[in-house]
Amino acid sequence: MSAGKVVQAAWLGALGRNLGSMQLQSLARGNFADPAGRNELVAKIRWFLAVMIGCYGVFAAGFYAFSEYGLFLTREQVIFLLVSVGAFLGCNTLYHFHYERIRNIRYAAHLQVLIDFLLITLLIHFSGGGASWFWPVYLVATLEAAILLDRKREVWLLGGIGGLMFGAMLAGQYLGWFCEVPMPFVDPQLHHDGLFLLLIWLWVSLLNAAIAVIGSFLMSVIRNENEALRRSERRLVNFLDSANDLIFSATPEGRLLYANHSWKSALGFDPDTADNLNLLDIIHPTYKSKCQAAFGKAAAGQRVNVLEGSFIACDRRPIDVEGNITCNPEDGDATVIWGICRDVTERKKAQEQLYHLAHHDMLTGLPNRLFFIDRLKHARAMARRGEKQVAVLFLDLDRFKIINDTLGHSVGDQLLQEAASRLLECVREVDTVARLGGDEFTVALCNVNGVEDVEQVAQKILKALSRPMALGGHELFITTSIGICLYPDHGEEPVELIKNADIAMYNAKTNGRNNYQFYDQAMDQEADKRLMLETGMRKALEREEFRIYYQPKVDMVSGRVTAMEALLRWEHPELGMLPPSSFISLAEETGLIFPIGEWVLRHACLQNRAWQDQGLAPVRVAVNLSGYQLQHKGLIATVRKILEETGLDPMYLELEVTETVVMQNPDFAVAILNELRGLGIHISIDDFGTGYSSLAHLKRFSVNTLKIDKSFVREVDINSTDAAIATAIIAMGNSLNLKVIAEGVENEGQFSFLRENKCDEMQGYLFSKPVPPQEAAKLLRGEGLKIPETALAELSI
Ligand SMILES: Nc1nc2c(ncn2[C@@H]2O[C@H](COP(=O)(O)O[C@H]3[C@@H](O)[C@H](n4cnc5c(=O)[nH]c(N)nc54)O[C@@H]3COP(=O)(O)O)[C@@H](O)[C@H]2O)c(=O)[nH]1
Repeated sequence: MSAGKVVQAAWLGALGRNLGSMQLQSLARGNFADPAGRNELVAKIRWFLAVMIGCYGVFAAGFYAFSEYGLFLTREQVIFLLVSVGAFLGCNTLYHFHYERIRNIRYAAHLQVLIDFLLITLLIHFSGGGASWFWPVYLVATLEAAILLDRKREVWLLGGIGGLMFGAMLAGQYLGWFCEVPMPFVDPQLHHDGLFLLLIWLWVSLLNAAIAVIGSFLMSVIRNENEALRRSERRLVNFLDSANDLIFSATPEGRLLYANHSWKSALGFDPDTADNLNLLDIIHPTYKSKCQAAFGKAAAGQRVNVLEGSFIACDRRPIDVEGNITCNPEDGDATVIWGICRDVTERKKAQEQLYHLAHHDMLTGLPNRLFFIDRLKHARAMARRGEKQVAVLFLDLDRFKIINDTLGHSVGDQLLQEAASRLLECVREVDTVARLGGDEFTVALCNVNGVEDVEQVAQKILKALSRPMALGGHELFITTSIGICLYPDHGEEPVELIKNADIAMYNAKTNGRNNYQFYDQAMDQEADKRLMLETGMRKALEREEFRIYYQPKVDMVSGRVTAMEALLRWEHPELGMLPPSSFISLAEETGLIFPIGEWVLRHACLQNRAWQDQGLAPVRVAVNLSGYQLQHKGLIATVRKILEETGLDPMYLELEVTETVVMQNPDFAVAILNELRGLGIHISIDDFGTGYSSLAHLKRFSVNTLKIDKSFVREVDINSTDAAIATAIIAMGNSLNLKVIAEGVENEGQFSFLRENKCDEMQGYLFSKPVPPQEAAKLLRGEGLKIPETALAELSI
């Protein structure tokens, strides 16, 4: 190949490459609606033109090289051509690398068109001047001006400059300013034919002017339409951005294409800045496969309604959503799916809270009855499968009502919370602790192997709850009564199991509280009986069914009766004479203890007054006070009123309060007992030894007597532990200057032991059983009081 052909081929190839690179760079810069888009279009046109010219150049150079004409470029022409091509390449390279800066230069587009005109003029010059076939390329450059420039006048001006450049080139050729390009197919005479050159110039200039006018007009129409379209798009985007719903579009594979403002602000991602953001990467793993399937379904043209899912936000927060996925086939782009969803995180939270509230106790956070039943069903199913048992424990805090009423609900609430957390400490994770309401708790123990397992937990609970609690500035002691029943032995259905455990719990209450009892069918009758008692007790006062029996307390030095303990009985029309153990706790539960207690106090005082009026030796009458009565606000006023009404001297009234009740809230008890002592009333601490009294506490109580509980007296003469306890209490009483009385003395062995150990007083069947008032009067007269023969001689009766 000759040197001329090589240069020709290189020129055409370089032109194509550069226009191609411009076209690629423009392609990456948006659409026709903005300047970058227009540049893109222009680049496309140039590319197309360059290819056309390149192809033509290659063919022409090839054909001519092998024709009779041979090479047609001189050395100077080649140099001139190379310099022009170099300038063109330089311009395009500059444009390629500095597009962003160039586009901000005010007249960059004008310059671009002018350079193009210049290059076209050169192309025409080197391809035959006035006879060249390339003059239509001017029209393309004018069209380029119409595309790139917004103002019509500027387009016209540039079109005119194009025409002038063509004219200048023709004039230069005519006048011989440039070296001639001897094109083989062009008659050299034409370059000097003024008329021909004038006509061709007129033709090209007018056509160029027409293209400038029509092109600028058409482009302004297109631009306006484009602007309108863009405005409408902006409105749509604004509308989508103003929506509270999360709107997005993505490919069926999940690549995010668009997201509205709500989506971006909820999730913290921006698809415009985060490249290749894939929805499937930010969908919660739980919902991933479901959403993937939904995308596929939507891409297949099916609408996916009410799809639930959860995104993971930029800051790893889960965002729960609910919405529709759709793919609009009408837009001809079936590969884009659209999602419109609502952020339901708050709603879900509220629902969860609602569920929690419906299934949990607000105060302790423990499951409530509804949830407990559910858990019990679950435990039952597990037990069935593993051939195990389920234990239901029903707990009722002993005398909780007293604390709640006396120290206020805030302390009561704290106590329940503390009890709840202690209960949780006693069971395993699979077990359930629930609060049914008030001071009632239930526990479901799963996979129980036998009674021993349950007993262990019950003991653990009794121990945990009996630990002192420091609440609201008070040191409180609480105990609990537990009823237990087992699945499947004691029932099938959860409700039945709870009911039976409740029945067993009542049994534990009547068995002295602070213990546990297993359900037994016989307890059902007791439950029925309790219901009967409860209904009957409300009318018993009106019907005067209550009786008071009296039991003497005997002084060990004088052998005389020092006091008569008033012990309540209920003469039930159907059940006969009932002991207090069968109805006192029920009276406490129902609140009937207050009118009944007041009735006992009044009648005991009246009776004592009557005995004194009969001329009998004055003794104290000892009345038992329930914990509820002790902590009742009106107690002092009631006692005062009754003493006034009956005319009994306070020194002949003794009030017995059990140690457990006193120790439950020692601070409160100290205040009340001191006030009662202040009235001149004798105070005894009943059942002493069972309630964890300490010397420190005892010193603060202004009491007169400690009454050793009969459980220590029963075997005091044969059991070394009981003997040690009894003697310790006697020693403690002596050191505190308190009288000590032993109750439940039934035989001479007990009597002798207690007398030898200097117990001040005694009470028990050995001397007399509790008797009706008439018989008690006889005892006061010294008739029927049984004093052991061995002691008679020593006693100063
Ligand atoms: N709040 C009120 N509580 C009351 C009232 N009346 C009684 N009670 C409480 O009931 C408890 C049981 O009383 P009761 O069934 O009458 O039993 C008393 C005696 O019968 C019994 N006792 C007496 N001596 C012996 C004996 O030698 N052996 C034996 N096994 N039992 C005996 O002890 C009970 C008296 O105990 P205490 O009160 O501790 O002295 C009774 O404990 C009261 O708490 C009431 O009006 N209100």
